[in-house]
Amino acid sequence: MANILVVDDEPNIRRTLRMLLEKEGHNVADASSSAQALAIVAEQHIDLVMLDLRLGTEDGLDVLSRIRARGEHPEIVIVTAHAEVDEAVRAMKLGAYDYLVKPLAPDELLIRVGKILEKRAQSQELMQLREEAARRHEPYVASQSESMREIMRRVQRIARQDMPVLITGETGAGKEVIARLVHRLSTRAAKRFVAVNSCALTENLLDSELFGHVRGAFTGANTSQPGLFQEADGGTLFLDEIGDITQSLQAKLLRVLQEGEIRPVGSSKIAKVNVRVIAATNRDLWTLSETGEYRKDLLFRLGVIEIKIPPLRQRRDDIYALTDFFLARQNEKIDAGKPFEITPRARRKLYMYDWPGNVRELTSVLERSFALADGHVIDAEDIIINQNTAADSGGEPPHGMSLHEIEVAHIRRVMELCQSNQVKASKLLGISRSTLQRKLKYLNGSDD
Ligand SMILES: Nc1ncnc2c1ncn2[C@@H]1O[C@H](COP(=O)(O)OP(=O)(O)OP(=O)(O)O)[C@@H](O)[C@H]1O
Repeated sequence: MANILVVDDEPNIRRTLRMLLEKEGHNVADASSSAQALAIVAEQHIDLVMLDLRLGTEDGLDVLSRIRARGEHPEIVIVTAHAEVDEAVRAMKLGAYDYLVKPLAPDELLIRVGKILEKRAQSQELMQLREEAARRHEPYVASQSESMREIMRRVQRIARQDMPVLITGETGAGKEVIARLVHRLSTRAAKRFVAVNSCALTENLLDSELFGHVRGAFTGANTSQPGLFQEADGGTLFLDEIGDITQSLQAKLLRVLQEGEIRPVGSSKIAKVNVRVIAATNRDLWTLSETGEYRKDLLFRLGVIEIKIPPLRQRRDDIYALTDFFLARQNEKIDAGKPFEITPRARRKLYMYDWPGNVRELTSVLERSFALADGHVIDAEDIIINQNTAADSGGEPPHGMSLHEIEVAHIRRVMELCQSNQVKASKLLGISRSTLQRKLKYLNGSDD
């Protein structure tokens, strides 16, 4: 049984179709104009629209494009009195499924409608299966190694304690994935998880992004804006790269953690928020706090619960689990054709590599292999690891490469890891952003 809308300006046709389809057990609505039709599609769940191409002075194709423009997805069958192939083809290009020519033979009509609905049910089932699979995997955390298993046990224990969490680990090691899992398992799961990368923004922007601003607080602040702390109210705020925030932001953050209070930029008023903060960093904040670069009082608050994620090379068993997971995820996307396989040789190659970019690097290497592989079998040769720097691999320095070449290759690699985010890349490289920009000119071949 389906919900069908008949759009036709001739009352006879509407009546006949309605009777015919209702006899088959469908729910049928009808409309004689485009306005009526659009209103029904907007209000009701419609599976199939049977659309006349001539609606008095109106053009049925307009109805079709307007339904699609609104992002509605019923199947659409064009009904036309004239066997106008050109128009029918245009209709199919605009997203119609099929077309029928009047006068309509009842048997044929019912068979065609039945087929369309069957196909729709199948594709909806497939979509549901995919969504379910995505939900099951989200957030999926591979944990075959003993160290990751221990982390998972800890996450289960601490998720419901409503305290800040500090997650440390190298870039790409899975800090955000763990943060999401903590949120999912916490009492705040029904509320929002808001993530912000602290070093992607300048100090002023980060300040107003986190705490909001009032109208006129700075040039361009034409309206008041709530900050991410307010957006995450009741939920969790994930602050990535927390090691890079300035002293004044450290002070503001301490205040939220201590008092649950924020003050939007340019405002004299204080607002209360109820947010669990999960912070992440790839830097050693305890050492930074010894030298005074990082506030100790803030670190004591943030680091009550600390989760240290080891680099992937120190928990190699996870490489297998992650490879299987990414393989399964890739194969779920395939409608027809053979699913991908990864040979034992290829798996060994993945296992042996040191993964300086951790899980993120493993994902992109696998994605590249799936995209470039000739057939469905991924062998060692199909695994292309960009092992072009000594610093990356931790192995023997490459022979015959000059220091300059190594530097260029390393910068390129770090830029790739940071997805071309210069602020992040310069932090990782330990140089200023302007120095990085100068060095990036090498990559464009304009070095001197
Ligand atoms: N254990 C894991 N299981 C499954 N996927 C993982 C795991 N760890 C990381 N990933 C995936 O690897 C990618 C990088 O992970 P994530 O963003 O959590 O790393 P990160 O440590 O927060 O990185 P950064 O320091 O650069 O912000 C993501 O696509 C994430 O889904």
